[in-house]
Amino acid sequence: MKVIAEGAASGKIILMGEHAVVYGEPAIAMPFAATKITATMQEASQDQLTSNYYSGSLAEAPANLLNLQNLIGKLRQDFDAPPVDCRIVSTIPAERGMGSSAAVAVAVTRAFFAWQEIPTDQARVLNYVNGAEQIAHGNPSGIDAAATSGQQPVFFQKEQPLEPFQLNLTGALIVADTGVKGKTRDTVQDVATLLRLQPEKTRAAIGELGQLTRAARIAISDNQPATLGELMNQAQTLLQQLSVSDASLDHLVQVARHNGALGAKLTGGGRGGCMIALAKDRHTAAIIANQLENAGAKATWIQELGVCQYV
Ligand SMILES: C[C@@](O)(CCO)CC(=O)[O-]
Repeated sequence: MKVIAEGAASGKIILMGEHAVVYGEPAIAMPFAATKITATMQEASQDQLTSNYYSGSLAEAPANLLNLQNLIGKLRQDFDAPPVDCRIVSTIPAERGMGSSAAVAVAVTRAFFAWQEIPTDQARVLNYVNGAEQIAHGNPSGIDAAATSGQQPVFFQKEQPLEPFQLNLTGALIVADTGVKGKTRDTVQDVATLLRLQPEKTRAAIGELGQLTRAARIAISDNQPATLGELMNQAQTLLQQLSVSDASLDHLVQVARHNGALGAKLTGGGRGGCMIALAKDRHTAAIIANQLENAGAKATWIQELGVCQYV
């Protein structure tokens, strides 16, 4: 066992397919290197957690940290490890659809395995992270865990082998934070309710989102950014129908489109959180990001496609 060890993870962006992915449709996601979380782990007399939001005994942590309480408890139990002092530093905004709950679980699991000197791979990490995600989100598809524990973009379908692929597309993504907290657990639940109340219409929208994601995969491999942008716009209309967009997202989506984006949509759980826009190049992305900030975005990030660097 090492004295102290570190584990890290990136945030994530869902390019296409959020919500539909919960119902077996495909989605495209990628680790988002501009945001990062680091966890360190060492032995302590009792389980301790230090993070942006809470410092103290893990046993007394607030309910929104139940996922971590459970994860650390399970790791310790499975590997017969002593109590831990776990410290987390994050630049991933929480509750913004950027996968912060999955990324923290990935970083903590990696730190634990490094501390215990246990060889590991993505499948082993995912085994623990998916459990923590179930506590955080209720009925997750597993896409956040897959994207934040991987090294490259992934074409994800529930209960199917992960399909990593290259995003060799000319262009740049802008991510903009509405500043409004998005509760993925609530939006996922609300789509389930909509499916119960309006089954035909909702099932059709979910199926169409799946078709758009399949078309997006082709647009990416054919390096057709304008087509991808149009598919993103169509996805946003369907996500609005599913009631997971809101005024803050719709506003930023419009601003991005009016300032030259090829397409724009919400990303992640929605109803607050972040939007993404596709620009033809980094220069245009910088102009759009500037306009988004003028229009009220709390933060913006730019990620060039095809040259992604991951944790
Ligand atoms: C909204 C959702 O599709 C993505 C959340 O990042 C939920 C999930 O897939 O678990």
